[in-house]
Amino acid sequence: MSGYKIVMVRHGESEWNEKNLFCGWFDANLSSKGEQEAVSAGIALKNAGYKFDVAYTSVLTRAQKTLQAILEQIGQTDLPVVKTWRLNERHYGGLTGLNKAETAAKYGDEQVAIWRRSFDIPPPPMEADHPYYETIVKDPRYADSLTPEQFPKFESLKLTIERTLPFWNETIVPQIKAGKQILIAAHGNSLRGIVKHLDQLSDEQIMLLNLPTGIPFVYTLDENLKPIKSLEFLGDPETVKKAMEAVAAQGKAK
Ligand SMILES: O=C(O)[C@H](O)COP(=O)(O)O
Repeated sequence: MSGYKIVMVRHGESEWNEKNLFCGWFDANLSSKGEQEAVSAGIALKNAGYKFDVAYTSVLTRAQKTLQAILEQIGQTDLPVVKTWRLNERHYGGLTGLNKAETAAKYGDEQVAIWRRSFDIPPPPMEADHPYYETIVKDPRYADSLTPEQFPKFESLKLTIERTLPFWNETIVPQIKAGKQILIAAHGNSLRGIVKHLDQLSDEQIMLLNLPTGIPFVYTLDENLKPIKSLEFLGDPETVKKAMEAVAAQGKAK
């Protein structure tokens, strides 16, 4: 068999990416650049001849709008879409809303790199007095899936993977094995978790991965869902490399 192909894409640049703020579960919109990135992602997928049977996305606007822009470009606005908090960005806890470069200036580049890219070291918790606590915890989109006790106050990548993988294994994998063409529009860290799982990356290796906004990438999996080809971006390699480096640099003091 030639393998199962699955397409994944991190949302286009959000307004909080543009301001270089830790975003996590805050429901930031796409910036105008991010809207254009989403359209470009759709054009790239259309030009590569992709059509899908089902799409999966998070409950956050930036991922859903990216998906919709892609579906408009490929002429599949009627595609079944499954939305789940399990594909949300990692919850950045008490860092939510802080500027990443300013946080690096205050706590050091190394500490911010640990908070952003380590495997099992979480950011500080989001307490009830946090400016964005009410907005996030009281969001009705979580009412039927997360009790207040289950609601995360922070997530490391490890904790993010622990809530993303059940969805991957129980919902997405059966569809892949049924031969469905799948598109996932999600977030930098929920996708890093899936990549870590698929490529069996070590905790150290995954620290080095930064996913660019709005550039789709393809996995080709064998019958055991082991990657035949990994992280094939639909973009010019130099552009992808520069975009990854830009994501990494967001966490450095100016
Ligand atoms: O949630 C955020 O701040 C970004 O979307 C992802 O942030 P990171 O690249 O700093 O993990």
